[in-house]
Amino acid sequence: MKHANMKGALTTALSLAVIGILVLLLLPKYWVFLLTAVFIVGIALQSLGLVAGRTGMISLSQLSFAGVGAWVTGYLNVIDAPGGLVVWTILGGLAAVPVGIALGLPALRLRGINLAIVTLGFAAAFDTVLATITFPGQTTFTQVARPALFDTDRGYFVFVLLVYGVIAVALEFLSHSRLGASWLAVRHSERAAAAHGISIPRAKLSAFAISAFISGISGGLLAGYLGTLVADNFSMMQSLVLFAVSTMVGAHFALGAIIGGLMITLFPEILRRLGLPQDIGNVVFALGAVQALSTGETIAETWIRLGRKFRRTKTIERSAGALDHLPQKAHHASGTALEIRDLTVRYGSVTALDKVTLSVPAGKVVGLVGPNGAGKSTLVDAIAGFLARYDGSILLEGRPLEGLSATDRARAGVRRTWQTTRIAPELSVGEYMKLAAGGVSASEIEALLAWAGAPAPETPIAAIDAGTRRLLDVAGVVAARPPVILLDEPAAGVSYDEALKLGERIAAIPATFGSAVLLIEHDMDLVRSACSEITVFDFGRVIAHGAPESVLATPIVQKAYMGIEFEEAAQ
Ligand SMILES: Nc1ncnc2c1ncn2[C@@H]1O[C@H](COP(=O)(O)OP(=O)(O)OP(=O)(O)O)[C@@H](O)[C@H]1O
Repeated sequence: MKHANMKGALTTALSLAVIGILVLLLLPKYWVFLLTAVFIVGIALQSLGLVAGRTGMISLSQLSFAGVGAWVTGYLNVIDAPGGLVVWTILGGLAAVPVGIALGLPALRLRGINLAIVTLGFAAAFDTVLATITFPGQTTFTQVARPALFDTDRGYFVFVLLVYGVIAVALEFLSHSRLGASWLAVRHSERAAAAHGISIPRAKLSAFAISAFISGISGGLLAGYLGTLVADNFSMMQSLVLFAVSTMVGAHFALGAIIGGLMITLFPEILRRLGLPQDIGNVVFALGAVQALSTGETIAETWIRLGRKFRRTKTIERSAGALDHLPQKAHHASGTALEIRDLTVRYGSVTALDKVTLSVPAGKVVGLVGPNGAGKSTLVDAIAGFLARYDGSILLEGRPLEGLSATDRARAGVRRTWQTTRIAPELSVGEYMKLAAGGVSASEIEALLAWAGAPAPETPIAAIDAGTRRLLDVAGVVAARPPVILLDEPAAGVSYDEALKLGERIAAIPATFGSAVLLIEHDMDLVRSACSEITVFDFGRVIAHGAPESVLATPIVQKAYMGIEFEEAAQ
């Protein structure tokens, strides 16, 4: 995985170096000047790509952060602060961070249109403030000084390209880190991210903070580029245009950010030369955003997909990790790992669980079976902290879980899978494993994947089928080696042979990893092979409990679960 990061970073750096050399050698000064703006806008787009494209939050005030960075840069220039533009720009970026965090706070509760309104309101307010206080040096026409080494337009192009490269490479590394994976996981499913013990506030606020920092830097660079600035450079309208273009091009890809920068910079230039109104550009960007949203594919993704067509498609190979590299078995308390007492859950008039009492002993795999709608998934939701309220109590190794959020319960030692897989498809298998269990080494991840029959770490999730993703789900929760694992229909979509093997693997979880398992499953062969005891639910109540063969043979279970009448079962 480190290797993949390095490869991506090197590709980015080399591509930028080639672009830089070609631009400097082939293009006249005017075009070099214009292309400098492309990369400054590209940096602002990368910042928006992080918060919107990568983390799935709408930010319609991205250029307000750039405005903060530019204002601070301008002020440091006016007072002739030491360090020059490099230091001023970094300080400008840092000044934008608290603003980003302040704006990120509503994002902890708001989504979609509501978050859009809040950020748009902030952009409008910032517009007014900036117009009132004006930029430092605006009235006296004080030019922001460029670094001596990069003073000319060609020199400044190189400077901006270097900053663009540093940010693109840093984002490349960040996006492959656990933090980067948590952003994608949050975008894909906040509940699934919480089930891995990811702090949703931390993921969202860090995305806003880093994004504001990068946007602030783009503002500082713009100050050096234009010399003097006006509030209009960072208006609410400009932020909206940036959002539309980011949505259209896919600004969370380095390629998308450059395409977007080219569009925002060159389109007005082309329209100007054709004598057409500038507003046409905004209409085109809005239509492009609508097109990307309706097809679900941005321009960068289209290019990447077309590029893949020309490459040899790799066959998906199972991880070849050695099983003796599996992480060591965790030693949890003996006795009862999970205890549920008198659990009652109501959805309006529906009583999904009615005074359910059951326990999962340490070192055991307990099956939970029952017909559709019996309340099995509701039980998992209640244990893992995904229900707003329930009556009764749930104890993990004797400690009550009430009052703990889903993230806290995951961290305390309850890990779950979902009935339908919720793995972010943008991740690779290895990145998902790092997200699911921090602190496992590369060789342990390979071994865990081999144990589960899952593909090799570098395989993109998007390339693997739904059944294989279920195996990866199991590998992910097992990697954390918590006291309790809740598996919600792990064999759904898995082939019959693979389901049998999965049964053997699940049976081995307590001995291999030290976790007790509550297994929900409709596949009775799998249940028989994996569980030492089972509990049967019907209409939210426990109707039987005991060894699988004897419980499944009782008439009441056969009637409830398999629709066999008492009389037939008795014959
Ligand atoms: N969010 C909800 N709002 C209202 N009713 C719900 C909700 N979730 C579940 N229910 C109801 O609660 C009952 C239990 O549902 P649950 O999904 O827990 O059953 P299940 O045993 O997991 O079923 P399946 O095997 O089909 O997944 C059902 O009657 C279902 O319709």
